[in-house]
Amino acid sequence: MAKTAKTKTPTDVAKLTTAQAKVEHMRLALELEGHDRRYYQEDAPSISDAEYDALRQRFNAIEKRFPELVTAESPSQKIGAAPLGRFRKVRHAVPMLSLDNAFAEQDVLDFIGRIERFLKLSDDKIDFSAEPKIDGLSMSLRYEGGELITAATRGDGAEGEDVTANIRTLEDVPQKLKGRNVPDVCEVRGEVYMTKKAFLALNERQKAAGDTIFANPRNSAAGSLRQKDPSITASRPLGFFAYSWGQMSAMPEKTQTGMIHWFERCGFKTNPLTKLCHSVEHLIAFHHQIEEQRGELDYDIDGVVYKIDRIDWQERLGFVSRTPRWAIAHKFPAERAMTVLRDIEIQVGRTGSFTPVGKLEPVGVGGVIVQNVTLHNEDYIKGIGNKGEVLREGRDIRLGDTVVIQRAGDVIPQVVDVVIDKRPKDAKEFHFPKKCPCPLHTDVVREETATGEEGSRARCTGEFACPFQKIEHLKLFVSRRAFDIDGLGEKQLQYFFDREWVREPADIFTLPKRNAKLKLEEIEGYGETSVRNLFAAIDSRRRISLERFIYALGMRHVGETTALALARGYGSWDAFHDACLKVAKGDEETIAEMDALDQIGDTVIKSVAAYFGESHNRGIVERLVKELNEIIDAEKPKSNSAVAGKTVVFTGSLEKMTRDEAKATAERLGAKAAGSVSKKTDYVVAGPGAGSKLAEAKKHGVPVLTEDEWLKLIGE
Ligand SMILES: NC(=O)c1ccc[n+]([C@@H]2O[C@H](COP(=O)([O-])OP(=O)(O)OC[C@H]3O[C@@H](n4cnc5c(N)ncnc54)[C@H](O)[C@@H]3O)[C@@H](O)[C@H]2O)c1
Ligand SMILES: [Zn+2]
Repeated sequence: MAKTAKTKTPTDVAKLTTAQAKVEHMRLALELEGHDRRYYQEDAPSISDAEYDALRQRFNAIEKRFPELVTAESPSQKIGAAPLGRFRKVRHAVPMLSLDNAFAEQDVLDFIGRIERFLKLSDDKIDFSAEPKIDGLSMSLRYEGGELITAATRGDGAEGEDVTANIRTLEDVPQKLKGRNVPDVCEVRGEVYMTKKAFLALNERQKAAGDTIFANPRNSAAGSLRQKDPSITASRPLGFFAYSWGQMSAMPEKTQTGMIHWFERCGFKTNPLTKLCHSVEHLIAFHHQIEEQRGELDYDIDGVVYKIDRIDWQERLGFVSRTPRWAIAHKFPAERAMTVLRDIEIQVGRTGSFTPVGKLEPVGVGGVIVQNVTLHNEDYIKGIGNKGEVLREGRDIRLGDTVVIQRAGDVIPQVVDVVIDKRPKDAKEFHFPKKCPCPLHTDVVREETATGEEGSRARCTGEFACPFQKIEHLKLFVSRRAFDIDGLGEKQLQYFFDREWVREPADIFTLPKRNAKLKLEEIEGYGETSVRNLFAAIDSRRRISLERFIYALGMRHVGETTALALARGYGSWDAFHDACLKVAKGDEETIAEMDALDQIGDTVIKSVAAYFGESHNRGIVERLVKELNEIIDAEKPKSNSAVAGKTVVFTGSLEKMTRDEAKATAERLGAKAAGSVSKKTDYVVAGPGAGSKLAEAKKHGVPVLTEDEWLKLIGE
């Protein structure tokens, strides 16, 4: 077979041009956004954590070199995902953050170096609290007058879900804090987890009852906690370790480890392996020791966390967008096992892209039974273009091969090596299908990458004619982040689709009209009330925000972030629709306008053009719009600080704060702190010793402020 693949190793970030960086940044943002949604909201990730971490590392490296690409919508600025509608929302008094990751020892050294510079320390000794990183879900417990009043999940860090009733069923969570002189308001934070044993037992029961099988203890803990019925949570053995805090009306202790002991005195369990460390060597030794113990522990951990012990230093260090500066997670390498690959199946996604899934002889990896692996794409199976980043270099994968699989606390593990010695004589090469498995047997082409090159993924060209793509598109259409139609889940949708009652989005809105004939209430498991509720839910969505609407159209490369950027860029549906039609006709001026929008580039424009260039799609959109009452105009982002939305560059030495602190403050107020001056810069804040940036500012006519003038401007 001709080997046309040209998958290259990615260019070194240090060598990217600004234009290349922009394109790749956008592509990675879209990709990460999708993974975050699948991981945090749907509990169904499609790649391994290790792969995800690699994508994120590259993304961060690009933003570090090209700070002008950072926007408020960037995945680097976000935590988890917004809560779903199922529970009441709780706004966290103090945001719940994520953690920065270290993979190599050098990352740990860099972390400590940054802290020393930030705090301007010379010989002061830094103590650390070293703690296992429990693979569960974080929880914030609010006590007032010593009584538990609310329990909330992390959500997107700012708002979580109210799971108080469920949390009350956990033995490890005291209803009332022990001890005298408990501060009036205490938010105790920590990790809810399920033991490996409980997880395996639960899955046995689920299997026997024909219920959902959980992929790992983390998922099963999350699933068990987010139950509508607290008695189900009560029947699931969940544990809780306290390790952190949110709002506190008074601080009972001065150090992290002191707080941990205080939590114990209040009646909490804390992790017994937590240790006070005095040096880097100490931290690394702790990492090795815990990694060795990992397999014997009764719960899953995916690394260790190092935290500055002194709380006054933690406060000075503060945080950078989504992670504290005073803590880091030092991750463990992934877990591996060997098994036989029996078969390969092709899954067709919403955009028609094919994902080959390897069917394995079931094998246990780190307490989880694995039967499926992602094989990514055609080239991966053929061992082409892979420089050994994931799959060992020079290996192709055949049916019957013994493979080494790896999982990193995730759902879909991957093949990292093939044991050639064990390859049977009759091992068969896998021939990637040339036709889609759909009844239309449409042709398959190789998908284009964001840079317009031929990619390694195959795609069915049937678009909406391909039933796989149609149903996947409809699923996206009704999903939480799109039209979010209550009572119309994937199961119901499939049912309607199979009967041809719903073949395109507009059909959903005509269901009520057609029901005299369809008689949905006669379907088993439906009944009059649920049909009435469904129709009410459908009617309530005849008014929809522009960004949701754009996202729901399901254009390729237009995820939520891009949809929002488009919505904000055009303001109204009419303006956007008009632009799309012109873009599809190749109108240069409109294309240039779209290109000038924040976060929008070539890939999106091509995709918009392809979508609206297709009369079939225009018809779908037209029929859908007819069924709606209003597409709500998008709002421009607003904030009340004078510097919100402004770009500022700090240069020279500042006297009242370090430059990092200054940048952090600016970002907190909604400004963008950039590294270099351009005509887009709004202010340059210059201290003594400012050099070329001052000259640049003069050249572009950018106002130059002193440190004091800046402080006055931001009202400090
Ligand atoms: N596979 C995918 O598609 C996918 C998608 C998104 C995220 N992920 C994975 O999720 C992780 C990122 O998620 P994240 O943003 O929640 O960050 P994180 O899980 O890496 O770290 C933050 C969390 O660690 C937990 N934690 C456990 N023990 C702790 C301790 N002793 N002290 C402090 N915190 C402790 C807390 O719950 C905290 O919220 C990564 O491992 C990533 O690979 C995977
Ligand atoms: Zn098809």
